[in-house]
Amino acid sequence: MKEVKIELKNVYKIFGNSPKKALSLLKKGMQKEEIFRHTAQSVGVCDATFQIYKGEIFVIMGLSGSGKSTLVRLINRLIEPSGGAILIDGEDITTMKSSSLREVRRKKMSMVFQSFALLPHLSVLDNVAFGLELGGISKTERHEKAKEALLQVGLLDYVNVYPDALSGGMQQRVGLARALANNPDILLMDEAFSALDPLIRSEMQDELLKLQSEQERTIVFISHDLDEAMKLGDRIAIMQGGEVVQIGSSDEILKNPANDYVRSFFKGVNVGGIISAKDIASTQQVTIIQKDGQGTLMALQILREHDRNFGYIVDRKKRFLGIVSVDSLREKPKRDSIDVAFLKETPVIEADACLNDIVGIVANTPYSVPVVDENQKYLGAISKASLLKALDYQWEDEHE
Ligand SMILES: Nc1ncnc2c1ncn2[C@@H]1O[C@H](COP(=O)(O)OP(=O)(O)OP(=O)(O)O)[C@@H](O)[C@H]1O
Repeated sequence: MKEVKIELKNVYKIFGNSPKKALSLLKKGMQKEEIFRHTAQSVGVCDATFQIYKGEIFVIMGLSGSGKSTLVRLINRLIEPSGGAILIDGEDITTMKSSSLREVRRKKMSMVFQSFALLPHLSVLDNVAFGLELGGISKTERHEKAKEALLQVGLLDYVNVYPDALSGGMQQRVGLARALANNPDILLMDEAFSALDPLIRSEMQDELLKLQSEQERTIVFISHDLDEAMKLGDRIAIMQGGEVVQIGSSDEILKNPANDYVRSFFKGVNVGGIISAKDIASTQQVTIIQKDGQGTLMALQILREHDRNFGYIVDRKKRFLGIVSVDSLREKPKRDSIDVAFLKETPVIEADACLNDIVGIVANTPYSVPVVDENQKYLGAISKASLLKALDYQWEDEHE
């Protein structure tokens, strides 16, 4: 069982001076645009309910204005929710008094922003130690902790340097070190790497993954970049118009996008290496169970009834035995049992084979190719049409 670190229950955020009115209209089903026209209140987050597990990197994606920043700022109550509960380690922070909230923020959470938000008149060391200073920690201790954090991001040699002497990538490392200095359980990262050029950005992503492998934190990471989301995210939440419309691993979302908006995010992704044969195996083919006394005539009759030219023969345990065709059955009529493998060279595809690996097999086989699991159990078959459909994303992209 995964341990829940952060939990949101029916969380809403309405911006404006009369959120209650807007909230009641929203709960009655009125559209956000209409609510804005009627009340001038704008819906930032609408009915967010989900859990984030301890130790995972949870990426939030969505178009500009979909509510990502608002959602993340609700998690540390930088923004006050208009309704709902936000639990950190099972404690509802929406009902906490400010001293307890401050304690939770100081001990458990840190935030990294897109704009590095460093103080120009402070050295790298003092920038990193700044939050600890606000927390009333002694100079010796905070410098010690700041140095530990700078060591983690590879900037220990820069303690006395001032921010303007650093490149963008280094400044964001300082931002990250500042967030790491109080050793938080939870890191909230709002487009933290978006301002960096692609190479540095990729380096920072690797750095974050390395840090995460050394010390498991719970990371909530906003991104509008699919590659980044897929590289970093254990799970991805997709936001649309203030709502969380889908949560899952990138594979899960790719295989089963909740709507066209979600699909559009993943358009262009090469699914060939992600989706496996079992995901697209269809059970539309006619399967004939080999039984004593059920011979070629019976098989012919079954195929005729289904108006099919091929049948997939399985035993009573659904293990795949071979394929028969109407033609081959006609050649050897009136047998008491079906001779399997009438067709020579019947390839089978293993359940976990990825699409890129099976394209050649399916393309060169005149019938749907059977998919079997490790016990040879028949799971269905893949036709050229279903393979093309599954490869649609890639195909669309190439033809744009
Ligand atoms: N302080 C505010 N006052 C009024 N409306 C706001 C405020 N902050 C955000 N909003 C509205 O809430 C909605 C969500 O905004 P939010 O900034 O959370 O989106 P986002 O997905 O983070 O966008 P971006 O990717 O551009 O940062 C938007 O419609 C926005 O206009």
